[in-house]
Amino acid sequence: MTGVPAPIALTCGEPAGVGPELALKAAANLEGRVPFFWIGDPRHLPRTTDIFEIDDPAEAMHVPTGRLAVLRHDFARPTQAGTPDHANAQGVVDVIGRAVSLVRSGKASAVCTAPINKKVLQDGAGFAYPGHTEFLAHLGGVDRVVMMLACPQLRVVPTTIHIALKDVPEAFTPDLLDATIRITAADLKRFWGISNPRIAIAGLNPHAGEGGAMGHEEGDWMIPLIASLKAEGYALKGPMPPDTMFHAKARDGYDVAICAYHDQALIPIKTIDFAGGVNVTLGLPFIRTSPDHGTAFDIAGTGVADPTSLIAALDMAWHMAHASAKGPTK
Ligand SMILES: NC(=O)c1ccc[n+]([C@@H]2O[C@H](COP(=O)([O-])OP(=O)(O)OC[C@H]3O[C@@H](n4cnc5c(N)ncnc54)[C@H](O)[C@@H]3O)[C@@H](O)[C@H]2O)c1
Ligand SMILES: N[C@H](C(=O)O)[C@H](O)COP(=O)(O)O
Repeated sequence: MTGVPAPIALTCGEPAGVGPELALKAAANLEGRVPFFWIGDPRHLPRTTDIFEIDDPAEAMHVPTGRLAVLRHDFARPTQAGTPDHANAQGVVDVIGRAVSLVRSGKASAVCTAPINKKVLQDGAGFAYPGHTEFLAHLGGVDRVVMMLACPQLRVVPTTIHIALKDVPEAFTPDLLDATIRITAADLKRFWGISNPRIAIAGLNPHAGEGGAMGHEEGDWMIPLIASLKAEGYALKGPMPPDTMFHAKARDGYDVAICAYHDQALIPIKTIDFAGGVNVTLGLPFIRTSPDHGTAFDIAGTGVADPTSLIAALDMAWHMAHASAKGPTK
């Protein structure tokens, strides 16, 4: 059928985490509504799994309802839920690379990444990136990308991501915030049809600096930068006091909140909707989403992991693939 995007490539993520069991739950729940295939080692799925092994991603468009389409990727070893094995670390990285190759070749319409454990990859495979986001920017050949977390009630962006809190003030620069605003606005228009997104900018400091009494970044450069971008036509407000910009009424006033650092952005969204949040990377030359949680070693293999975030990530990737296929918003 023309106009129907190619299936989504779902990476297996850390095989000792909740990724494999959640892939099965997502396939059963979606019942083919969102076509995807899982790239991984069948030995890492529960033994009783009745997999639908495919040789080509296109076969994932015709999977018997509820079954998981598997594009096999052999790993060094089987896995033990909750106990990562460094011998499998390179396989986790290779699967991400394979998924990106498939989406770049048009065989897949998007990449959805199951959770990885950064430390395991760094120790087991010399993984040189803080996480998927930076690795995918490298694979996509782009210098700057944006991490956005989204749920029905809120979209947030941390301008700085996986760095120590003590390093945030130095890393949080006018250039980085400028690029983050531009990338975020462009992709909200491209994928969600918001022609001029209302963007709330959180201050770095408590009370957005209290007029300089509690920090100087807002007065020194944030206020001038926001004024300059508003003059270009961006619909910006801020710098806002971070503690009063996430309650329900405040959220009605913007389409996305851009924050200074990881937890300033991720605490509110994971508090509002941990189960339904989605991590989406903006600014890539391909679509990428991910659940908003991690490998959850403490519950892996117990059967209690909630697939809602993975299902939401697959749904969002499918929405974005259709938006991309339709072409730019006028
Ligand atoms: N998308 C990703 O790849 C991603 C996202 C977040 C964290 N991580 C990585 O995962 C590892 C562990 O991170 P963490 O401990 O901060 O967060 P985590 O999300 O793995 O676990 C935090 C808590 O949430 C629970 N939880 C997580 N997912 C759940 C689910 N689907 N259903 C029910 N409960 C769930 C866990 O049991 C745990 O108690 C780290 O290496 C981190 O970097 C990866
Ligand atoms: N900060 C993300 C979250 O908490 O959801 C998570 O670490 C994933 O980051 P990557 O997608 O860069 O791996």
